[in-house]
Formats: sequence, C-alpha cells, structure tokens
Amino acid sequence: TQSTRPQRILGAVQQNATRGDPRSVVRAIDQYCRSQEWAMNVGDEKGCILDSVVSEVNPSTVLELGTYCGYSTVRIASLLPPHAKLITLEFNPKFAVIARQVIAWAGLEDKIQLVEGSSGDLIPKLKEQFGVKAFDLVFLDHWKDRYLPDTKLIEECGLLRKGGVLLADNVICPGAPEYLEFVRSSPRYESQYFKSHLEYTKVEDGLEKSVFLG
Ligand SMILES: O=C(NCCCCCn1ccc2cnccc21)c1cc(-c2ccc(F)cc2)cc(O)c1O
Ligand SMILES: [Mg+2]
Repeated sequence: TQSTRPQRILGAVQQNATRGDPRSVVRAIDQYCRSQEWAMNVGDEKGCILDSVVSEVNPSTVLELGTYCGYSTVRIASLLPPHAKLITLEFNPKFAVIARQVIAWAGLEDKIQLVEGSSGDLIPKLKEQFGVKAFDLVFLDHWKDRYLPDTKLIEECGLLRKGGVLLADNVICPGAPEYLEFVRSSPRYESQYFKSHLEYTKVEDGLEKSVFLG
C-alpha cells in the first residue's frame, strides 16, 4: 500500500542517520526533503536561526506547538542542557506516531514529551498534568491562525516566564499577520524579525522572536 510522506521521511532517517546522533537525524531529513520531496520542517536555513535562539535562551523548559515528524523537536532538544525538558504538542495522531520514532532514533526520548491533542485544549492543562511551572521558550509552528489565540492563552495560564521567548515559524509564508501585528505593537513584548526563506525553497519567510517583558 502507498506510504505517506511522514513514513518516507522516517525511512530516510532509519536508512541514513545514526541511532543516538540527533544531528545526523536532522541532516538526513534535510537531505531527503531537499532532494526527494518538500515537507514542512523548519528546515536547515531557518533551523540555524532556531539553533542560535535556543543556544542564547539556554532554556530549562521548552514548549513546541506543532511536532509534525519531529525535525525541530530533535533539533531543539539536541541543544538543551542535561535536565532540560521539551513538551511538544501534535494534533494529528499519524504525525505523532512517526515523530515518536524519529525522536527515539535520535535517542532523545528522555528530554522530550510528545502530547497528542489541540493546543486550545492542552495548554490550560500543562501546569496540573505535566507539573510545568513556566516555559523559557515557546516555538510556534502549528496552525498559523492559532498563534495569536494560543499566545494569549499561554499568558492567561501564566505559562511564560518574564524574559521568556516566543519564536514563531512562518510569519511570512504561510503567514501569521494578526500574530505579527500583536507582538510587534504590544508593550509587553520586544520583537525581532529574522528574515529567511521557506524551508527548501527561495520563497521569503522568517522567524519572529518576541521576548515577554511580563
Ligand atoms: O501548516 C503548517 N504547519 C502546521 C501544520 C498543522 C499543525 C496542526 N497542529 C499541530 C499541533 C497542533 C496543536 N493544536 C492545533 C493544531 C496543531 C506549515 C505550512 C507550511 C507551508 C505549506 C504549504 C506552502 F505552500 C507553504 C508553506 C510551512 C510550514 O513551515 C508550516 O509549519
Ligand atoms: Mg513551519
């Protein structure tokens, strides 16, 4: 029977990456998606910007909205200090099944908790269910029209610490105009745009980094 794109991405990881080597997992996915078929990973160009923000924040707790095949999950977790934790939310159970195997291949199961469901339902439960106090970094990469409502929800639930960072993918393509307008005009955020390109293409896209001032 016909395989799915996430299944083919997992196959590329299992064939070309070394077990327990997260960077080889990242490289294998990028090589596959650049040469065989496009997929909506943050990719290598925006991935380098992601790496620099993660390294600068050096977070103890990270929330990722939108796991897909686990590319950015693995990329972020590979840079975290020893006891740091990353919680990633994925709505699509078929993506979650693949992402769990990519995360396992990278050997990062101990750092990553993948939770299935929608952000609107799960964010209010993160404190009580997962013992989260507050996040140092939130990577937004899910439905683009959920970036703003979920940012407000994260604030309302007291899940973002003062000085915590929101990093949003795709603020140009597909775009998150209401989110951009909000974080760039709000006195409670200090925002910065990192111009780049849509993964594996020459189309403009970028990441928006917003520091929560409390
Ligand atoms: O749509 C994108 N991502 C979101 C996928 C669905 C997320 C669903 N989901 C996951 C967790 C979760 C929690 N709660 C609710 C919903 C949730 C995306 C698209 C493009 C893209 C596509 C075509 C094109 F021509 C140009 C660009 C590029 C990207 O980099 C992207 O990230
Ligand atoms: Mg994206």
